[in-house]
Amino acid sequence: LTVTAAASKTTTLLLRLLQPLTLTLSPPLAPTLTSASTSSKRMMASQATAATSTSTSRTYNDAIDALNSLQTPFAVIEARRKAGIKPGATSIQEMRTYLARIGYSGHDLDRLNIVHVAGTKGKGSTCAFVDSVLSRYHKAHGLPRRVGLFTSPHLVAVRERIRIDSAPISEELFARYFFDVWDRLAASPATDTDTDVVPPGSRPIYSRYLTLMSYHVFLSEGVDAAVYETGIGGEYDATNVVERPVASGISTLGIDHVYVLGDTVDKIAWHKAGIMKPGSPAFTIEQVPAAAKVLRDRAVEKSVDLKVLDIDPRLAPVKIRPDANFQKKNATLAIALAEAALSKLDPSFSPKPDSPLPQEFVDGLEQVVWRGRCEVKEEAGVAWHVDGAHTVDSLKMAARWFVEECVERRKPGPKVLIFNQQGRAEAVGFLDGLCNTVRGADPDGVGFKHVIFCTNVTYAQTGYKRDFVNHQINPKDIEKLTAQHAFAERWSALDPSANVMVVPSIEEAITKARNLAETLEDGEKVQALITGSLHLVGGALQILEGADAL
Ligand SMILES: Nc1ncnc2c1ncn2[C@@H]1O[C@H](COP(=O)(O)OP(=O)(O)OP(=O)(O)O)[C@@H](O)[C@H]1O
Ligand SMILES: [Mg+2]
Ligand SMILES: [Mg+2]
Repeated sequence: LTVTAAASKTTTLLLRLLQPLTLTLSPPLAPTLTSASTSSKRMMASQATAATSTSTSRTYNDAIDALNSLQTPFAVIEARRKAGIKPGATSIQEMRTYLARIGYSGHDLDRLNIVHVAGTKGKGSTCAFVDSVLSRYHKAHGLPRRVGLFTSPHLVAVRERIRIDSAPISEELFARYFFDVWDRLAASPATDTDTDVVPPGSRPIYSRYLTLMSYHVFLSEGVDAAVYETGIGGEYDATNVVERPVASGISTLGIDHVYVLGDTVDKIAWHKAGIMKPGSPAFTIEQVPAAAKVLRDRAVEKSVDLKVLDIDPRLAPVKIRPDANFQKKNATLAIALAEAALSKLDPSFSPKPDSPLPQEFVDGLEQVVWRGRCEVKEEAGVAWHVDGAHTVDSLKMAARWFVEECVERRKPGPKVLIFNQQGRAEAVGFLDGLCNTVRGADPDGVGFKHVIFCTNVTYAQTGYKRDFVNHQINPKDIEKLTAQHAFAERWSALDPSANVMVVPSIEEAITKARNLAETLEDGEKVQALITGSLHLVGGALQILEGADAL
């Protein structure tokens, strides 16, 4: 009996592993260094190994391959959309079941003293600020003992999503904890009481798996303050299994992920408000009225004391980068969250709203590292301006920042845009604001001279870097460069004088921009803006910096 059960479990496991791949792998999606057919075979082989060998021999790459097999394939996403299936209330019960199967109760999460952040924009930045302040405070006072940070998406490597004391966990640690969770879920007994919630032996999808794994990492590594960014929404987000956070924060609300969350800001606010918990302080910043009302109503309904914060006057002497209002809102929220966490963790700490910010707060806010946002990198012929903005509003902000950089700080040279946004039909509409904002902000009304549209595929010859493999995009669209041609057509209409190009990979886009440097006049540099997608920006940083990009 045992043997049969084990055998059938292995078969189920293999089927589960292979199914998404057979559905979705196509040449441009192939993740490894050889031709598509060889690489997909190799990937399957490495996954089979990953699933069956002992944990010591299983590497980071094995873990990433196995993780990629947990992505919901494009065809399934499409089918669900057509059937109107959305993540709902059951998702939290499922996460609790998975948590129990890897050996933790909801109560165990209390040891992590979680700071929980939701929002449409500024979640990651706010979390990075809180993490940076707590890490500085630790250095000065020894408390918290260890700080965890969980964010999404990643920029250059999956392990960036799980940080301890501000550094991504090592490949070795990632692989070890990844397969701990993998094996514990595979071994979940058929007698499990929650088999009606999730079948025995099953595993959650990609982002939820990483959330689950982060709890295991942080609890095993003795983290006693953990900052959590929600994935999508809040109410039904995997991170919402936490019942007693030390504080919840809601950053700027706007329109995004309309299929899952709804198409108006009040519907979206309802989801985000789901992270507020009775007994835990909650904070937000100024919001558009419709969003503010929903947050207030839900706070009352949950008996939560929600504080709406104006920009903290103590920030006046602090050098926040970029020096923009949105970032000061993020910093304001972060200060309140860090104060709430420290009030709980250090009996000698109490917030002093009328005194200057403590030095650890100032240093934490000024020296935070949050890459791929308003970042400038100089090389011989090119000044690269890199920002992962991917909504209408944030792209306008990125455009203004870019022109300011070009005008105020840099030598002259042609403006070059490298842009992509994959899998969202509405992204063509992002271009108008970007084009007009750049021309409007330039004192001479000069726009982009060259505009390059590419996919998010990393390399010209070898396809995606492993950490960037994406099964959720229609492979036909990548092959035919559907989105990129639509962008090109739109841009040519917006600015007929621009030289518009379409290339299949990020590497080729970067090469094109570098080649333009050969035609420059003395003292000029190509002024390149890379934007539209964090995936694009992460891939570009990987190419520009190679192994140092972490
Ligand atoms: N409070 C804000 N309001 C508007 N735009 C913002 C705000 N904070 C950051 N941004 C813009 O959004 C981009 C992404 O910021 P960040 O990573 O903090 O957001 P996020 O909420 O984590 O986004 P994601 O949905 O990608 O996880 C930044 O590069 C910046 O251009
Ligand atoms: Mg988002
Ligand atoms: Mg984020």
